[in-house]
Amino acid sequence: MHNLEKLGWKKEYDVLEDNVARVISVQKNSYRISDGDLEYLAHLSGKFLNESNSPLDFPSVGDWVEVQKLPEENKAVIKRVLPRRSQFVRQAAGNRTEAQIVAANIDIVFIVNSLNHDLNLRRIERYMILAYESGATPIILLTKRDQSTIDEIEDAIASVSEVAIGVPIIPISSLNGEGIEELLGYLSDGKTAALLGSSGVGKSTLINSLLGQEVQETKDIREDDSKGRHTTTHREMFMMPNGSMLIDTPGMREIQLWDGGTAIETTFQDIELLEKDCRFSDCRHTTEPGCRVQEALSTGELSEERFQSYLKLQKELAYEERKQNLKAKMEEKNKWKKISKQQKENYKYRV
Ligand SMILES: Nc1nc2c(ncn2[C@@H]2O[C@H](COP(=O)(O)OP(=O)(O)OP(=O)(O)O)[C@@H](O)[C@H]2O)c(=O)[nH]1
Ligand SMILES: [Zn+2]
Repeated sequence: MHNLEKLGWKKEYDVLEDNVARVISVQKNSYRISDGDLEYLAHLSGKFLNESNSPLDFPSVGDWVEVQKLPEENKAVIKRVLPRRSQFVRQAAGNRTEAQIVAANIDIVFIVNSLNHDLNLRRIERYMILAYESGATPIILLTKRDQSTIDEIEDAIASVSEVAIGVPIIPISSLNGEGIEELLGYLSDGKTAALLGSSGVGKSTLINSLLGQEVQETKDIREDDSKGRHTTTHREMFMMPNGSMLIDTPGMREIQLWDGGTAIETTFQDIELLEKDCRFSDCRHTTEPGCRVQEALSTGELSEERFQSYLKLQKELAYEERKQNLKAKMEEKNKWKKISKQQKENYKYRV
């Protein structure tokens, strides 16, 4: 097996394999990359910096990059980011309309919930939209099954399956290993998986058990950067004994909805189906006659909570979209302002 394949390389790009590496962590002005054999400290090439004008152009964890390895030991220059199969986008801190890539090329998103806390179905819906939005496949994990009875586990699976339509649901225990075999079944041949879930549901414990060793302690290393300041750097991508990659980046836990039009349709496919049967194609599902959604709500076929959650997420996305449009408009306006100012200047010199 070529070393790159260990990192999930699928040979889908027209780049010499010797010049390919995967980003395993992003630091302030540098990147840690790996070619499956060695790790390198990498910087962006001048050409790259000149030609990139959006934060989305820059490498993130999980990206495949074309590099030039330097004769200097374990150093490299990143020349370009290879096309992404999937990407997790979030709004940059402080600038809510600026997008930023949190992780790329993720095949599977594990949505992690604990069986011994109240299952938050609304949060599962939100995470499902995020997963679909990114282009990855969601899988639901119900952790700490060693602390639950069979009845509790079955009840939980039943209620989760109503909101996670067609999504695998796996009850697991990181303590006694139950369900881990089934989980690994989804992670064959160099797949890359990421974890989404609230604090305390057992993500770190699961990672440790999947990696078969304690990695948490080695996660946070303080390093001096060139300016003598301390920056906390940490590993964000781990290779499992079976060759799959696991991404656990803090950024994953803060992502908001961004652009989930079709993701919402997939997540709420039951409601989308009902809507098709409303008498009016522009039905708003309030007081219209022949509203299939209202009918399903009255018979209990569709729960009021799920419908409200659907409306709320739709509203949130519409708000994001308006904001992004407004930003685009402002930028356009500023561009024209500049151009017309320039024209006035030109005119001044002509007379
Ligand atoms: N009984 C049982 N306890 C578990 C299991 N997995 C995790 N725990 C416990 O749950 C607590 C929280 O687990 P963590 O792995 O730290 O949770 P986390 O999701 O990583 O939390 P953050 O790091 O805050 O995001 C710890 O006390 C774990 O020992 C499990 O499968 N069974
Ligand atoms: Zn309707």
